[in-house]
Amino acid sequence: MAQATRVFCRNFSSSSSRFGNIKHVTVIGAGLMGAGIAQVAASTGHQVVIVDQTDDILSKSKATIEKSLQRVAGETFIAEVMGRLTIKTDAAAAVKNTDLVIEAIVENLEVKKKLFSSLDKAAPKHTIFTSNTSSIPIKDIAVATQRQDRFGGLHFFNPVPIMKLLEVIRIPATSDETFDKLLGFGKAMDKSTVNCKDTPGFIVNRLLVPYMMEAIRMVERGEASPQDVDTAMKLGAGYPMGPFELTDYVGLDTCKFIIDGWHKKYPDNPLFMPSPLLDKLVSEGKLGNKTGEGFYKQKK
Ligand SMILES: CCCCCCCC(=O)CC(=O)SCCNC(=O)CCNC(=O)[C@H](O)C(C)(C)COP(=O)(O)OP(=O)(O)OC[C@H]1O[C@@H](n2cnc3c(N)ncnc32)[C@H](O)[C@@H]1OP(=O)(O)O
Ligand SMILES: NC(=O)C1=CN([C@@H]2O[C@H](COP(=O)(O)OP(=O)(O)OC[C@H]3O[C@@H](n4cnc5c(N)ncnc54)[C@H](O)[C@@H]3O)[C@@H](O)[C@H]2O)C=CC1
Repeated sequence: MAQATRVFCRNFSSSSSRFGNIKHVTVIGAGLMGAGIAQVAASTGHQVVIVDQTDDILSKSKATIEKSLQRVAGETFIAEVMGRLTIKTDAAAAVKNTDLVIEAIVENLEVKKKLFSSLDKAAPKHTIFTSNTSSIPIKDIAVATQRQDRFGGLHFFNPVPIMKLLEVIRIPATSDETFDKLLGFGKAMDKSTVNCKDTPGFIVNRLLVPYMMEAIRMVERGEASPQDVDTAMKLGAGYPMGPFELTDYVGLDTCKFIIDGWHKKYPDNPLFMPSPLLDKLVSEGKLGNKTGEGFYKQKK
């Protein structure tokens, strides 16, 4: 069993002191990232509530988590983890007793602000708010609340159960106490943390997004096929996935949200130019693995 998986299966009791003050976590958004974050939080002993818009989405998300756990864990551990997970459609009710909110909903500033503004009224004073945004400045989201000192970014990587990194982001208003608690939470989740400022894309995406967009532009210019670019980057640069496999894995809609947002904010930066090919695929509903087709057709 791989090292990452071994760590992931370790048994944690919720009474352990490893948590600091964060015992109860609310994950908002039960999609690709929310499901992974909830899985790891519950696997490391936290009580977790997952929130999404419908019961149907939430049931599918719980099934995804169970299936993911079955790849690496036995029945007893899975039962314990699933026992620590509850689902709710009412976000305001979910945060009433929570220590930490991790938001992983659609990559849209206005939608995120609306959510946090309503949560701010419902959550206890001590509750820390965080966003898992890939590209939106944390401070632009935090202004929707009256608790900017208890606001930060927790940027996880996909697939969350396997990727070891957690970027912990502070805005100027984030208090030292909040930042320390977020770093402690990252350790409790068995992630390796890096400290990030609230700059576009933090560390990883500031480098990854221009690379992936340039790969798409190479194909647009007719210089290489997606298959050859992927083969080249895997065998020539040692990447586990090529940029087109990774775009399908991340979701083409999420990639488009990111690049459109940055282009709007920094229209003169050539690295952040939108791509007609990406736009076309998204308009056709080809969003990658989540819809069965993106740059590639996924095997059924
Ligand atoms: C244009 C704009 C773009 C912007 C993008 C922005 C997005 C963001 O904001 C930030 C991001 O997340 S970027 C994405 C970062 N992720 C990557 O780069 C993933 C790259 N791929 C990989 O590492 C491997 O292919 C991967 C790990 C995925 C799979 O590896 P393998 O092919 O070796 O897979 P397996 O052999 O199936 O699995 C290896 C071991 O891991 C276990 N496992 C896999 N999935 C699991 C899961 N979901 N839950 C639990 N365990 C899991 C699997 O069982 C296996 O374990 P062992 O058999 O014990 O080794
Ligand atoms: N896809 C990726 O590889 C990564 C994505 N992210 C970020 O994580 C966030 C989520 O991305 P994904 O999980 O990929 O998206 P997704 O599309 O898989 O899931 C988003 C979920 O949020 C739900 N949702 C939307 N509005 C909501 C609301 N107001 N209240 C409750 N639920 C709501 C949707 O129903 C959906 O289930 C985005 O901000 C994205 O930029 C961060 C790291 C990696």
